[in-house]
Amino acid sequence: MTEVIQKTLRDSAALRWTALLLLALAMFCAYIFMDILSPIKDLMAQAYPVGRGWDSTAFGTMQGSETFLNVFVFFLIFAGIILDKMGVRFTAVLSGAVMLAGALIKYYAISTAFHGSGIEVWFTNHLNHIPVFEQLGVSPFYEGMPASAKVAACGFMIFGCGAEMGGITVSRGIVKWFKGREMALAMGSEMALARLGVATCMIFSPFFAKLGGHIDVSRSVAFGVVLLCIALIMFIVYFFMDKKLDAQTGEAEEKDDPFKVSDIGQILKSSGFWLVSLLCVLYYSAIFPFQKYAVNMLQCNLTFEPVPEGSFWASTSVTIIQYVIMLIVAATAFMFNFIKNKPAKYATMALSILFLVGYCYMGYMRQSAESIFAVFPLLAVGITPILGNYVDHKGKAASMLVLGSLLLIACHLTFAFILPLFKGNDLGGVVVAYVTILVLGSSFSLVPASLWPSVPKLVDAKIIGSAYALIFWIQNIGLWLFPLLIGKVLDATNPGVTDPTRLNYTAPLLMLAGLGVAALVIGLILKVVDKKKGLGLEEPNIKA
Ligand SMILES: NCCCC[C@H](N)C(=O)NCC(=O)O
Repeated sequence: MTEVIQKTLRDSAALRWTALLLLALAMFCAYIFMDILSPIKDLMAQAYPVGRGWDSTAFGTMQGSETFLNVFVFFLIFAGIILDKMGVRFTAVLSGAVMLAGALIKYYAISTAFHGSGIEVWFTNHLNHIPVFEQLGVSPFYEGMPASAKVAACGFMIFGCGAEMGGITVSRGIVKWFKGREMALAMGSEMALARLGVATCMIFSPFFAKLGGHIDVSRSVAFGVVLLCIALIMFIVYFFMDKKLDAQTGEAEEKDDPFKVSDIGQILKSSGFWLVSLLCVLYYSAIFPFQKYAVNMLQCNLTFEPVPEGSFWASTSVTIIQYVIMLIVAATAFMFNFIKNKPAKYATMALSILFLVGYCYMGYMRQSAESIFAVFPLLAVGITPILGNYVDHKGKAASMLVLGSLLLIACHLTFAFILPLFKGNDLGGVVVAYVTILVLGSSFSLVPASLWPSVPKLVDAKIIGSAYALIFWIQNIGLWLFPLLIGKVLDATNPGVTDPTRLNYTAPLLMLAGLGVAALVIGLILKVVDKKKGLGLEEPNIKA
């Protein structure tokens, strides 16, 4: 008798990688929107009609608002419950719709239609104090915050709910399609595309704001909104693939690891969990909030010669060429991970480095802070999967967390004290900036590659979903607080500075280096606890 083996969509490599591509492209678009205003802080500071008159405090409060509802209304926890109850495909489409709704509000706030409207007048006079939050000692707005920043913050809060919900949903979707197959590779690829999203944002947000020689900051946000429409379409297409898969397998959606409040007590008893969560919030608070100010920090610490209008380096086509080169760097660095043949592997690496040098040269010639900072996530695209593989086979996760924190401290101190010494030295400053950004990029590969795979070693497998939700919640506190603090510290340490490209960034950078020192201390304690309690953090994930 011949046995008929029923093949499902996920048994086909092409189809399961298509499912991944849909999810990863949606997150690529989400990561672009997360930082859409970050590279144009200087423009946002200028008065209307060029900018919207946002000082550093307004900018930081708006940037931090992304995680406000996740933290203070516990939306992240609700998102976990929605995911458990409604499944991956429903939550994916919901997260896409929520992100788009929030993005449209943010677009309206920045658009010219908002300026002078009744809504602007209302927001100028209201919402300075929200009693329920003030009782908690926090507030999403403050007296005197520009109305456009308040409304943009409302939209960004809604977007942030969708983005974090999308993040956890995509991870669960990858598990659904790749369990027992190339799961780590799939997760690494999704993360790599997200990092490329940040680099894309750094290049194209200022490009659209300045397109045609006429500055319009709302064009950058419009670009992000269009991408979020594409993200929603990706999630909808995924919805139908996922539905077909369930019809084939006859399964209801997998609902393992549902979040339960009763899990919290068990998780919080683990000292290892606390140390990893603390390290996570400290480390990520020195990275993602920094990302929101980094372009402006470079504008303030480097001397950029204006590139003459009409020259090749000022043209639109050079932006496109530079972006294509970036894509080649990312693709070759990523491919390096999968090539087994040694000569081909090293040839790919050499090609990647060659194109990276070409990219850096163009960034220098264009005298553009945004294209200099865009190399930051590029290293992570290539290195994170290599390091993930190292942790899988050799271990040393705790040591990598310590090394990542050390590099973080060194980089923020270099930005604070060494980079300003090169002010006026055009080439020297750019070289120091590139090297420091690349080292920071490798730190940003070390920590995620070792931190996230360590969590399953600290808590029971059946409460792992709740543990990740809790870590994200703790991390979001830092991602809310630090953009805001950087803005406040900048305003406090730069009284009377009206030119947004002449701010002194020493104090905020010292604060970020301080976060690195705290992360380093926690990392060292983690190493001791790991040894004492045998948590296995230095052990490989895959035992031969
Ligand atoms: N602007 C928010 C960034 C997303 C944070 C997210 N919770 C996260 O940790 N993602 C993992 C990563 O390494 O990007």
